[in-house]
Amino acid sequence: MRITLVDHPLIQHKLAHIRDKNTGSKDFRELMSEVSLLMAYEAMRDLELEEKEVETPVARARVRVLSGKKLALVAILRAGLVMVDGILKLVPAARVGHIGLYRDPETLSPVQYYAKLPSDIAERRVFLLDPMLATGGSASHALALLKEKGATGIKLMSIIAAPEGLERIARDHPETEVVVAAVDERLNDHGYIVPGLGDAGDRIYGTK
Ligand SMILES: O=P(O)(O)OC[C@H]1O[C@H](OP(=O)(O)OP(=O)(O)O)[C@H](O)[C@@H]1O
Ligand SMILES: O=c1cc[nH]c(=O)[nH]1
Ligand SMILES: [Mg+2]
Repeated sequence: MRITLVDHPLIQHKLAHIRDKNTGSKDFRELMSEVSLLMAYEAMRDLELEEKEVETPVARARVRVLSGKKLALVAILRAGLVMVDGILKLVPAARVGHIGLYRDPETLSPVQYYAKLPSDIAERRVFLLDPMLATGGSASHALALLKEKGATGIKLMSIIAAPEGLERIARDHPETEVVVAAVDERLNDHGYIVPGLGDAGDRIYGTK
């Protein structure tokens, strides 16, 4: 499994504020959105281009524009939603799908309560968005669902990953490329990433 660590200084700086428990929901949301945009810049480095010509005010110019497969962003609810708007600033024509999952607090297994995907998901390049990759159960479930619908070449974008989550994805979906901004130390007894940032959904929406 290919792992891309996007550890640009701007991302590390923003991540420092995101991790800080004194950062409130408004700043937390904005910073998560900005980090997602910066990560997407790297995650989309291999998008295909094709040549065409345009007229500048001075002369004809050979230019390159995006070609190939159309894109889909698929957010794992709730926390993945915070990544969508920032990335849409880069690729406004991408379609957006949603998969609703929550972790059962006892078993830590994902429970699905919703799924709505673009009907042509199999023809699109898919970026699966969830800021936290902890046990990897949620992302693995979502990847299985996307593959069942015919999606291939899926990239998983997670802001913070635990080694346990990366191992789970490597085992269940070894063909997946994972793009992360940080790999933390471990999970605690409640399945939270250490040091992590706490519960992403609760910090985004102020629901603790
Ligand atoms: O890798 P895992 O062990 O599956 O954990 C990661 C999941 O946990 C969080 O969701 P949560 O269950 O808190 O739902 P929420 O986003 O609605 O709060 C997070 O947003 C991931 O989806
Ligand atoms: O640390 C964690 C683990 C799972 N989900 C979160 O939001 N945070
Ligand atoms: Mg949560």
